Amino acid sequence: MVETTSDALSSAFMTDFLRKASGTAIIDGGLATELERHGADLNDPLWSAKCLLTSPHLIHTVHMDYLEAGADIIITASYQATIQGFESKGLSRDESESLLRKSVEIACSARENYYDRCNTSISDETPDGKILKKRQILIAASVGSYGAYLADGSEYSGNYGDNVTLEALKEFHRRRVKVIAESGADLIAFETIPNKLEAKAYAELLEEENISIPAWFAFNSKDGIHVVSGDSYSECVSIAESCRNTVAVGINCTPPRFIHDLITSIKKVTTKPIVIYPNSGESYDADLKEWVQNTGVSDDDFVSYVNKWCEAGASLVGGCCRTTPNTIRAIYRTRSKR
Ligand code: MET
Ligand SMILES: [Zn+2]
Repeated sequence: MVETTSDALSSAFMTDFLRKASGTAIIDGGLATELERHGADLNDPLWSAKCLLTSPHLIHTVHMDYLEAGADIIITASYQATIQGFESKGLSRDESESLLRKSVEIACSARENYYDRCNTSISDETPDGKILKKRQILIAASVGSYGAYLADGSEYSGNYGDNVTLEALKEFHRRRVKVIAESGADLIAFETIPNKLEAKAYAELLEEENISIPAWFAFNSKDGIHVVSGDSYSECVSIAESCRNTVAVGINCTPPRFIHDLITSIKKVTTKPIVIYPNSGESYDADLKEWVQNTGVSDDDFVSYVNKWCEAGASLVGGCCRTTPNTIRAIYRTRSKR
């Protein structure tokens, strides 16, 4: 297949980045759960995006913690930041759009501060284990699914009902995706995509709006075979595969035990780099809006999986909900040992 210029640009972008990262790029870990650990109360329809309003300094701190744990890619606090969500809090359209941009500005400023620290540090690692190694760092602007905006756990069921059409989803995301694409981020991270319809909506939007930055598509699964709605995982991956902006496709916020089989099925339908950032394996109680304790894997177990995922074909690896800077530091160590 002959690539168009734009395809070629997108794939060169990720290929170059991965080469510089010695084949595996490390993504950060859970943002929302880490904000909570720092004392933020996220019991709100805006979830982590609430901190854009109330405590942006905490978002900066968490980004910095992940960079110092060895992350090459940090994901912005815009997962549940939507114009509609901010407007229902009484904010104006302009204020809402500024908050979307602000999520990227905070990540960019954390990256700048981090580079300053690297420049003044005498070694790549401090005695207390902080990684201060100058390297290329990417900012991935998060776009959470429509279900995340609903804040009723439906990004884990993928069931939006018959009234939610492809057009409705496109209209829901259109302006948000445009603002985010023009905010200075290096790429868009479509995260926790629960069904085929939403993948299609994103792919069409990128095309219709002529979005010029790259994107990754990360789906979630609760059986290791399908995406959470029950739609075929390969069909979802194929939608991402056919989109010219796509630089990686994979899985997020899914228990580690399902990942290996999912990588095997992704490989059959994509030539793009595979992105994997599972949750800790703990289960989420959508009614209580809390994670059920002690049902997950330890950082050591998580890390023992990571090398197997990379052998199976993953090239971008990190963590999602309930993973922490310690998880990411452990991934960094195991990958740099090779
Ligand atoms: N990037 C988001 C976060 O870490 C993904 C959440 S998945 C429910 O908070
Ligand atoms: Zn998650």
